[in-house]
Amino acid sequence: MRRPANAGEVERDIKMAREHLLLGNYEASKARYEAVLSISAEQLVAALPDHERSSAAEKFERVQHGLKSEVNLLTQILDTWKDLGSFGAANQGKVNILEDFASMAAAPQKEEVKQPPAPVWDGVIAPPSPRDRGREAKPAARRVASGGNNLPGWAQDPPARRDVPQRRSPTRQEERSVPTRRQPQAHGTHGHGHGPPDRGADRGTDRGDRGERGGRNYKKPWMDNVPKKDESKGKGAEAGSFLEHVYGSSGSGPDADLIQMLERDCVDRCPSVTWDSIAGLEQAKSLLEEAVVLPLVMPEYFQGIRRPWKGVLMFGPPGTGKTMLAKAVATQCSTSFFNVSASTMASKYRGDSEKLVRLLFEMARFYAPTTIFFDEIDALGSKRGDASEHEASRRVKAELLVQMDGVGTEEGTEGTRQVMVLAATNRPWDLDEALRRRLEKRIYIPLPEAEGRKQLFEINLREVKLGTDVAIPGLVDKTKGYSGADVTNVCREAAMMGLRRRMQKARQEGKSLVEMHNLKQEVDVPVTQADFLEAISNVNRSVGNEDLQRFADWMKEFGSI
Ligand SMILES: Nc1ncnc2c1ncn2[C@@H]1O[C@H](COP(=O)(O)OP(=O)(O)OP(=O)(O)O)[C@@H](O)[C@H]1O
Repeated sequence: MRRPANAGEVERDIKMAREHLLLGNYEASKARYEAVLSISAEQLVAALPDHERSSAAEKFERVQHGLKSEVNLLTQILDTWKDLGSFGAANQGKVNILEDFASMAAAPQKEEVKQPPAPVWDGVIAPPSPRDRGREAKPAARRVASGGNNLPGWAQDPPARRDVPQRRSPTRQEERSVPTRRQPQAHGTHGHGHGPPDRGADRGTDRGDRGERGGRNYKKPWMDNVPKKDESKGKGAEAGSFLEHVYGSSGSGPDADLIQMLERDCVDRCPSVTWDSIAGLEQAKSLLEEAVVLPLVMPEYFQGIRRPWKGVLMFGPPGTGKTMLAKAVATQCSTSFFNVSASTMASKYRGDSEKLVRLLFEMARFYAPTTIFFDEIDALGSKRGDASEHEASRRVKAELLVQMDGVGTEEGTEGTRQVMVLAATNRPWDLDEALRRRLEKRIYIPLPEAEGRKQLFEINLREVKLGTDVAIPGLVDKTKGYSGADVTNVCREAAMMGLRRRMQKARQEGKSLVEMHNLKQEVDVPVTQADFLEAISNVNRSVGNEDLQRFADWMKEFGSI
């Protein structure tokens, strides 16, 4: 955490520390407190005129003294949380009330599910936080309730995954690596491919409840109870998992750790982003629908000259909704969705990234139909040949290119495309040419226009009480040039103003932290136009004109419409 350098920054950090504390962000609060406590009074007053120094230093020391008691309180809260955490861990496996409750809540909906929600492999590298895991029951329920997607009427009822005809002929990669899982056969007959016997067919009577993908009781191995790395050691592979497919039930082999890492860390977040929750970007939405969603929904139409694109690139300034669009695509498609943070893959797993790329695509084929989303693709696929380029990243890039060649349309018996690559970047000009060629469709995701910003305000303020003086059109005008993320920040900042004002008053009244905590009801006051104007003056636009020109030029040269 950056140390405050002057009295103004000290004041702001203390304010933030207390706000975080009140909102329950204890770690963030502690970091702010510690930053203020870590500077000495001498450092802080060094820049002041001589005659002011000693009294200012004295004042600051008094403030620090007071802060220490707040930190003590905070530490007690944190310790209590830790104790609760270890209590939970110690009791895990005895009675898991939360899980029982979740399964009870999900039970009636399960009856209605004709097709299971898409497995989502999210954050290859950034596993979901406990909070994210907690939210997971929602998407499935929502999807069932809403019929599963927002597709145009004629495409409303996509075929169940098991009904989508599957490609049979193995790709070059499949031939040279692990075999692709053979698709389940109708009526339990055995298939005729080169791959291993279908796991459902093999189990005969077992097929009804586990073997057939999409069966009511089919349990996706990566959705529940994915074993933790250490726990899984020596326990063999989960039935029906990719690991079992590669190494059999023992689950042991040279790449078992990496596969387990992928299975465990990339798995269980279902994106629940609908087109409606994304403001503006109408053209991008329809291009994505045409390029990614429809080929998966109606593969028979997308053949020959209409073959789907090998890969689709979304490029544009940061914070314009590229990641949200990718998640909306996944929510719509009901395909397996692998969300890969390319930059983390390139840095965190440097030695293994090349192998990870290969395994990722092999898994994608195994769980096909699949969409792989590479966020920040430039981190994996920047221009080659640079003298500073690391040998390892050269190899990763080469592997990515080979694998992407393998995902092109295979004009097999059913001509079904099974794996779709979707990528996003803020730096399209850094992309390797060969990779750019493979990302055949290149969609510009621009800053929001006035209508988009209006929708952004509406979406962000849905649950916020607004004062009668709030005029959204005026705010839309004042946020020209702001990205979607900037507008969201403005709304967040404005929504916090009431709390800030109330806290300031409470501090002046000498209220204790506990008393302030009890003011929760009082801080939910309507947000006023003045709050918004102040928030806009606090949040600057994050994209400059120069960058915008660069995107426009690149779009002209390489973009698709
Ligand atoms: N069009 C939009 N509609 C609704 N929210 C948006 C939109 N664009 C941006 N946002 C807000 O900004 C946040 C960041 O968006 P997102 O991560 O999708 O942007 P991005 O283009 O992928 O950014 P980056 O390139 O930095 O990864 C979102 O969580 C959302 O709150």
